[in-house]
Amino acid sequence: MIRVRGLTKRYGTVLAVDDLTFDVHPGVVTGFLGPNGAGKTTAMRAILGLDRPDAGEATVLGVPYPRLPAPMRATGALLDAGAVHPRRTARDHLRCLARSNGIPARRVVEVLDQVGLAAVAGRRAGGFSLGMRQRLGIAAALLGDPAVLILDEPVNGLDPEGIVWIRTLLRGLSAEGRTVLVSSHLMAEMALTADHLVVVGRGRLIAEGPVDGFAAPREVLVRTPDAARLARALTAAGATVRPHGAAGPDGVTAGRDATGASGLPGMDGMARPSGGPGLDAVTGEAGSGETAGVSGATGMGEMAGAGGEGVMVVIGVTAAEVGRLAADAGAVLHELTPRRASLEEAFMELTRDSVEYGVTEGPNR
Ligand SMILES: Nc1ncnc2c1ncn2[C@@H]1O[C@H](COP(=O)(O)OP(=O)(O)OP(=O)(O)O)[C@@H](O)[C@H]1O
Repeated sequence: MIRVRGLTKRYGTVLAVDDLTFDVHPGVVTGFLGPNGAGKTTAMRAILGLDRPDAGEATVLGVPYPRLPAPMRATGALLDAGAVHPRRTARDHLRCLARSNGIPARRVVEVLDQVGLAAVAGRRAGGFSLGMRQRLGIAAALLGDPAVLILDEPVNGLDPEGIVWIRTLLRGLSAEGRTVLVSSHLMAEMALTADHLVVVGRGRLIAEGPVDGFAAPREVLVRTPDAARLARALTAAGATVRPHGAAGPDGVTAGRDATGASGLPGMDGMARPSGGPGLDAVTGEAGSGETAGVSGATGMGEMAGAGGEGVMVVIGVTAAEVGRLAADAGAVLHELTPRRASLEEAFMELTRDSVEYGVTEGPNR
């Protein structure tokens, strides 16, 4: 178990980690997610006692890391896969680590096997590819057979096969009851690897919860020549309706506008990019400039494309309910497609105002 409470770390004028609080539990893979510069590495370094926080604290297995009696056997970490003597072989690198940490030599053979480096164990690490160095770093983390694993961007440099391998490895380690904290800036990857997510931006906690909670609620794409009539029926039934393509990636831009964007707090904030009160606000009569005029049944004329066919996105009812309401209203349907906004879109929306370096959207920004 890792406990982080009010962790704060400043580098000069940069507040790298800002009052961060979260727990990492055994038996689940916790993804530590955030754009570049969000403070993930800094937080991990502070957890591992490599950086002294300006405020707050972190404990591993109940004590600050430096007070662990046998740190490498309690906690395995991968922070910088490049931190290997280039002239040393993979085997020698691990042997040295094992010796200085009181770990039996047989573990070297075991972990080399486990990470798929047994065949190149006698080669110098300096000649390793980035992917091989990552594997060697993971081998070092596993050496002490630790109860807690802290891995900073372990998929960096791995090819698709390597990514699947690490996913399987981490899931296996958590299934053995270990505590696994793994950082990434790739939501799609974390969605497949992690059970739980801690999302940070500009050093602050943006959202936290089970991966499933980040999935956008369902939307239904509807193509109909009777857009206005159907939109009226759907709105009367409590659904939110907007023209397809009116606000960027469906359900994502909408959440931002409705919530005022940055620093969405916790799960409540996460749920918004995909519907609920956020979208209602956007598609309401006083919606944002981007989406004004598309509320409910009003403005549905704008949805009509060539041949009078309109394409709309409906939130808050199932595809089956849309079909039934359409039948009741006498509206013809040309398409009825249930769908979800991607997790990647949800993540980009959550962290949109937290990216350190991004493309500006206009000359005045
Ligand atoms: N040693 C340091 N000196 C000065 N600033 C630093 C130092 N380490 C990190 N920072 C700054 O602190 C902020 C957080 O950096 P950090 O590396 O922790 O983020 P990250 O989420 O791990 O990013 P990435 O995904 O790019 O590795 C950044 O603005 C970074 O430039």
